[in-house]
Amino acid sequence: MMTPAAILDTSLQGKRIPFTQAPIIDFAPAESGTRAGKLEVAKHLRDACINAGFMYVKNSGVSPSLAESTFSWARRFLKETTPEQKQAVSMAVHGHNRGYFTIGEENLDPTSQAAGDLKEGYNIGRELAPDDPDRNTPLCGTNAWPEDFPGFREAMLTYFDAMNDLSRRMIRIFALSLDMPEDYFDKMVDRPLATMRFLHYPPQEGVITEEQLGCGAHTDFGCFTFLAQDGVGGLQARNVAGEWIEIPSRTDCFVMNIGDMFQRWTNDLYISTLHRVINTSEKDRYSLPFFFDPNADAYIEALPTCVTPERPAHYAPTTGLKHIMERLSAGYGFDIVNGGDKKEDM
Ligand SMILES: O=C(O)CCC(=O)C(=O)O
Ligand SMILES: [Fe+2]
Repeated sequence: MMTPAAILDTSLQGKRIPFTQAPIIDFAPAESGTRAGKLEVAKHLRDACINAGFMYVKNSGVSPSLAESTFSWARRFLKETTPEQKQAVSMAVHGHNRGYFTIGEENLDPTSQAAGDLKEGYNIGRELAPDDPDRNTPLCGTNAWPEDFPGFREAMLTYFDAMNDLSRRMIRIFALSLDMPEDYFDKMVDRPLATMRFLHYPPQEGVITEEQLGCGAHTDFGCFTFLAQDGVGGLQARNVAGEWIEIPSRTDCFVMNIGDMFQRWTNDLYISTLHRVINTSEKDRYSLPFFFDPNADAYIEALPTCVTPERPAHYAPTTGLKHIMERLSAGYGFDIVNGGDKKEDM
């Protein structure tokens, strides 16, 4: 049996330290395979998750050249496919939170933005075998693949698989960082509701206000997100003092941030940080987010090491699917699961 870590009641906790630049986590000691190496990374990770919720990960084991080639395929899809090919894989038609979406179709900050985000993109989920029982799970189902565009599917799935494997290695370090057994999450993330996407932000012109940003201010919904940026910049994250901090692109690192589900799972110990994108570069910007969310039926209840009598659970238990569905359906004008018009009972 493990001894639960001592966790201070919120009233006794030292202040969270506002970051002025995102901390860097070196993942190499965790990949070395030694317990000491993993614990060292877990300690840095814990600090970064408590104070910032936003960080860089270096030496992740995923080659930067993989992100490079995925960016080229994203550019090629947007330039080389016809409007008909794009329409055939449109998320609004296909459903399952997968496929192509146009500029303005996603709105990550509906309270400030009437017009939706100034970005377009393409979502891809786990590719399931025809007889996989998860086919009947909402948000799973099939990926939308363009006709007559050979190589695209393979390129996207190569990136998806690399990021999924990295996330499953990373969540073991998260477990250690929370004084849980290293394999604690393993069975809850073996059929993950993970989603990768590529995004394209055209350069933004004129006077920019919160009424339309490249990506409106939001927190991510799931456990954690890995993000590759293409060198253009424009991402900002808000620290605990309420200041917006630039998160410049670094080609040697992924950005990683905590999402709402992990904040909930850790009973508000790890913070899901508000972020947004404003592309004032006069260049096109591309990014590759990978959202790592657990299995649809994963039971999300405050971890025992994050609850004490003085700090009881702040949230009711939920499941991976329920949590994601509640958050996703707010951001689109169409039925996110089935495609087509939004039904009143969604
Ligand atoms: O493009 C980026 O840098 C961030 C995108 C983002 O925050 C998201 O898709 O949730
Ligand atoms: Fe985000």
